Amino acid sequence: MNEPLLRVDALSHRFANAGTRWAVRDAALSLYPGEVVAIVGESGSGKSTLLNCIAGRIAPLEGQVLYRTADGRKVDVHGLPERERRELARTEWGFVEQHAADGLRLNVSAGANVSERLMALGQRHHGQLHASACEWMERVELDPARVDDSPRAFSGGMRQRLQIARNLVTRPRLVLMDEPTSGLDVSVQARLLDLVRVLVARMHLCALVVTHDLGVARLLAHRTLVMQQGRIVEQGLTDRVLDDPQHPYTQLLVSSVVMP
Ligand SMILES: Nc1ncnc2c1ncn2[C@@H]1O[C@H](COP(=O)(O)OP(=O)(O)OP(=O)(O)O)[C@@H](O)[C@H]1O
Repeated sequence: MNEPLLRVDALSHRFANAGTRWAVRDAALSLYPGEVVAIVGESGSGKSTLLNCIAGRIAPLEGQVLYRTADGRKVDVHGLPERERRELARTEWGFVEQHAADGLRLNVSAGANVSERLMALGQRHHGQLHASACEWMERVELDPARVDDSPRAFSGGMRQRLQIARNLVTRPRLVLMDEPTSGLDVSVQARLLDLVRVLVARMHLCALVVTHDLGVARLLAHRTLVMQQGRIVEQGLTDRVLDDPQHPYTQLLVSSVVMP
């Protein structure tokens, strides 16, 4: 098998104000190129903490996050100087926030939100930046005629599409998503999920998706990890985990969802 793009080893984190309770305990996982992996579990099981540790936003108390860069180096994400970690986040990674407002700049136009990351990579040609922004708006099914509008004038679903365009325009190698569709109407969710599924497959992206919705895991993820009280209690191919769960907690999680 080819080498993983990302490897997490024995990662644990406990918040300073949380006493002896571990938010994440001894997590281990690997992500391979082109693979979509879901992290599922009930509220408070540690999904977002694990994702934020992987993204370099929270320094774990124990363990390592190893990433293979585009130029073939294996880096320890938390051992990198802050400047290099930010550079990775801007160039090789994307992060789709649960609330689009956290991942967008609401005071600049939709087009500027998309082209900003290209500018960070050194692109300066105004015409090309504008053309890329319009092309990406079309790809996420937003009307490019609204390229100069503020994201404030967009609906929740439209903002989330814009956030996705902003993240994918630089063709990242790894995309981290925290509950990308929660909080939206069911019909908006379904369309957005379909869009994400198509884009991820076309671009051969590697993605890690946190969700409490097993339907999202079913639709998007090749593999699924199940978290309970900070620990990964089960992992495997998504269909296997959801159709033939082995761990009692996964069995409970699956049986408490009314499958369509
Ligand atoms: N900033 C914080 N300070 C203290 N405790 C925290 C903090 N953030 C999270 N926690 C705790 O860490 C544990 C894991 O929380 P986390 O947000 O990672 O879970 P989650 O599975 O993502 O939940 P949700 O689906 O509700 O977002 C919980 O017990 C939570 O209360």
